[in-house]
Amino acid sequence: MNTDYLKRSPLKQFASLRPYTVIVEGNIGCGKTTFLNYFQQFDDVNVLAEPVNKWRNCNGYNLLDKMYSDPKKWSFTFQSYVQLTILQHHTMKTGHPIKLMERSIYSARHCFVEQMARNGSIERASVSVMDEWFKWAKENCDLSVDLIVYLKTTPETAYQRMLARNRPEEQYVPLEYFQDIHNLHEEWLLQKRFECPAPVLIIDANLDKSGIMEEYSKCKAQIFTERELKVAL
Ligand SMILES: Nc1ncnc2c1ncn2[C@@H]1O[C@H](COP(=O)(O)OP(=O)(O)O)[C@@H](O)[C@H]1O
Ligand SMILES: Nc1nc2c(ncn2[C@H]2C[C@H](O)[C@@H](COP(=O)(O)O)O2)c(=O)[nH]1
Repeated sequence: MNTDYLKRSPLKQFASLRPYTVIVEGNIGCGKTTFLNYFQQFDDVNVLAEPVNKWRNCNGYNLLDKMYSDPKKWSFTFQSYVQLTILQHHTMKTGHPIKLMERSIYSARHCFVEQMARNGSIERASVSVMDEWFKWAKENCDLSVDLIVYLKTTPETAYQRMLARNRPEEQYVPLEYFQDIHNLHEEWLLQKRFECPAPVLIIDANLDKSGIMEEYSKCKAQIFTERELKVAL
């Protein structure tokens, strides 16, 4: 097989193919945005940060604040908008060979909605409506994922970093919520109790900012290599 094309910059000439899609998952405050910022330096990567600002201003309504302030009243509304805005990222066209998304429609359902259902913040009837939207989206949109990067921390580490980041809407979020979200990530990504759409690469995100850079670099190398191998197939 002629492999001369691998000597050129193969990532650019295949931009028209579905991009090699990576979702970055983990607890609130675990370091996803920081991880994405590292990848901003690479031309071949289209970085899609979580649309938190849309959730904080949906036609003037701060749905994130409403959800945290009154979960029983606002969880369904909030998750409905999360599902729409994340689906927009999944289906967004890009000329880049690699798409790197912060979170996904999968973690929204299997971690956050599941936590709300288990603690009674959202009625199971409402969950079933969201599941019907999710099923339709999977049947009618390409929600393919090639790799899941799991930034694994302890709940306590994530909680402390959330406090340090000091986002107003999150000021009263308890540690117990972080423990719930952590456990659901473990159930999903390690125990495979829910649909897991791609292989999982675990990064020890408890490492501090200097120590974790080597992990970022190794992860970058793996993503770029796997993208080229996918194209070669
Ligand atoms: N490896 C790390 N060590 C220490 N602090 C970190 C690390 N990664 C991120 N932080 C800090 O923790 C806070 C949350 O990080 P962020 O990237 O916003 O997390 P996420 O996007 O997962 O919510 C920020 O203040 C950030 O500077
Ligand atoms: N209830 C939900 N909350 C969500 C979801 N996705 C993100 N979030 C919250 C968690 C944070 O307060 C904020 C941003 O998340 P970070 O992890 O980037 O800090 O939004 C969701 O699907 N449901």
